[in-house]
Amino acid sequence: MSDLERMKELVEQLDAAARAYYQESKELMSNKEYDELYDELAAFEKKTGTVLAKSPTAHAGYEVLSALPKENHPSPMLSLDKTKEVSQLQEFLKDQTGILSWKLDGLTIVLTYENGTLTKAVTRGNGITGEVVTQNARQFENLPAKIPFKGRLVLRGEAVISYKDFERINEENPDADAKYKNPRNLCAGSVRQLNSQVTAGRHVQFIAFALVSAEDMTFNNSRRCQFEWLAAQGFDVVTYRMVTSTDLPDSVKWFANHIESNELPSDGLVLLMDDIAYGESLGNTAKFPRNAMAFKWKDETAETTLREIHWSPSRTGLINPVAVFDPVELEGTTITRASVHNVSIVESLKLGIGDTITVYKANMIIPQIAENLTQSSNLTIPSVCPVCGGPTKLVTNDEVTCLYCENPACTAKQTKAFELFVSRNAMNMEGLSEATIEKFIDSGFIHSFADIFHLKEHADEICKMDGFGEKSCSNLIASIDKARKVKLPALIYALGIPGIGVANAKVLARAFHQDLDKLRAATAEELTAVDGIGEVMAQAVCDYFNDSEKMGQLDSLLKELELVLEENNEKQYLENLTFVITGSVHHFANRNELKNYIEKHGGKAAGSVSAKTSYLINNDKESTSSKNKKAKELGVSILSEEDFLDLCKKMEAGE
Ligand SMILES: NC(=O)c1ccc[n+]([C@@H]2O[C@H](COP(=O)([O-])OP(=O)(O)OC[C@H]3O[C@@H](n4cnc5c(N)ncnc54)[C@H](O)[C@@H]3O)[C@@H](O)[C@H]2O)c1
Ligand SMILES: [Zn+2]
Repeated sequence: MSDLERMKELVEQLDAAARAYYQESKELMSNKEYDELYDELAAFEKKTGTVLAKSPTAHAGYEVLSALPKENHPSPMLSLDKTKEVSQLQEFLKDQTGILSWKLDGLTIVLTYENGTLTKAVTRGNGITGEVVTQNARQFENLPAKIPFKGRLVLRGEAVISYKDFERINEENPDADAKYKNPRNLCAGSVRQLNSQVTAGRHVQFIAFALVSAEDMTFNNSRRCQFEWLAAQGFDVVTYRMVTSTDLPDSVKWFANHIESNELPSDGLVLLMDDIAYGESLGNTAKFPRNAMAFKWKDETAETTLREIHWSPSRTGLINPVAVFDPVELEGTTITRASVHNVSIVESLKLGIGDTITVYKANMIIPQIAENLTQSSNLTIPSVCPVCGGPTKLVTNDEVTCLYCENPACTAKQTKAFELFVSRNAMNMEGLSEATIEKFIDSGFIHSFADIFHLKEHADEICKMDGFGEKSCSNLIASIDKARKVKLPALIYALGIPGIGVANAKVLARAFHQDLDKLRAATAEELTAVDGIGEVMAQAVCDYFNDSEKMGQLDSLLKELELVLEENNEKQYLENLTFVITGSVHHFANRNELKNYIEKHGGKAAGSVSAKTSYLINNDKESTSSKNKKAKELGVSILSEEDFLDLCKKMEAGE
């Protein structure tokens, strides 16, 4: 193959991967593989002096495709030049003072604050154009709602999800594991959302790493001063250390030693010049700013032998492949297992028992297979479920093939279903671990959710079980009784409908006005009309509520429960007011958000203008729409969003 042919091949592969990565938050290859192919391409470009038009070395990111509103960045948001050598960092820093920080692995966001409050949040997108996600950013867990500085402030940072929250979310929704392989994917999926309630359920954090501008402030020409000032304003600033080229190696080591204990995912380090003016005087290349450089860890890889693929079934029937190999030592820990995520990856790696594979820890944390050196492809995908022996089925969705157990009575599904049912965000019962649930299933105490509420009938036997005594048994029964009072979102989540996690359960409860019967009767069309509920989820909800066996069980369960309405602590200052909304909105993410806001504060949102309408909300007051005409006929005032917000302020203040 000629150099040029290989270059074309590399550009094709990298381009397809980048498109999937940036547009769909999906990975066609690992970052390690991407970076290796990228380096190979860059070397050819240097050798031949040719750069093909579509080459990823010539442009950053990818055109953004989503239903979110777009906005151009005032100046392009560039990538960072990368190295794996500490010596290159030293050369870059020369005699300057630098700031070394984690390179956080999430989604980059630019925030604007005006008059002390957040007015805009935009994603990096392709560096030129980003997506406006202001409403979603308001849901970031640690974002200050008000800051003391009243001038215009623009800052950049990374939206991230901690490893702990990532694992919890994957446990709650096992299908997500096949979809979101790492916190970065999940975070991108959570922030690039039309429905900000989904973002709210995902515990996204914002970590600041750059101050772009702050009206009339100079910060002694020091990035460090900017960081300290941002922290004083209430932002969480990325963990950093001041460095000179002499102590750089020690600081790099310090970060290496703290990877294990770092709760936030990172994919390397960033070295930034402290001297602002000097850094800016260095300028930019087409792709990189010259005042900073990224450092990537050399992934330590080790060779080992694949002994087994452990097929691990989950609540939804998804069976996850996990590679089990001879123990190897990597970055100080011994590893023996790595998730292979799905059948497509098993196949693309051509895995077979006895194969020699290389493994590494992605970002020094998550064990992964890098390469299969022997590629014997001798694996058979199990035709029966390893837990219940029922038939399995391969399902392909979005080019990803997964294995499922089809048996509705699978014990794995049952145990996991009960586990979810009793978990904290669902029915919140204490004392029912996975092992206990298994024992109760084996003893024939529980077949359906309702049976849990009759466990006290077996109290005598439970007291005698291993690990139980009188006290723990009565505690268990008390905690079960306490759980009878439940809010609708928690109940919906507890049912374990595929794809319906905590956040989506809330979305559904709210969309159907906290009325379970309405939700049960909803058609797929009505469900997809709910913001944030896609076709797949809508179908899953419909299938669930149309399953007569499941409905029989749900009815028995409801006899044990008392549904309590969700408390609303918001002031009900819009009580007795009815609004109709028409036309596009810009302050709220969409009309539905505005509707939710009205309802949360006690108001009503109606579909058409009538004598009962208090106000029509339309930013275009001169519009000749039928609603505007009707409002004018009936003497109903027309408010812009700003007028509406002013009204809210006045009502809240009791004016
Ligand atoms: N797996 C795939 O298919 C695939 C495809 C495309 C890209 N990628 C990955 O993406 C990388 C390239 O990504 P990129 O060009 O979007 O970004 P980059 O790797 O060049 O990272 C630069 C960005 O990191 C962010 N950042 C995080 N923490 C920071 C800190 N403390 N200080 C300053 N900036 C910080 C900033 O937004 C900055 O713009 C590749 O190396 C590859 O690993 C993977
Ligand atoms: Zn099974």
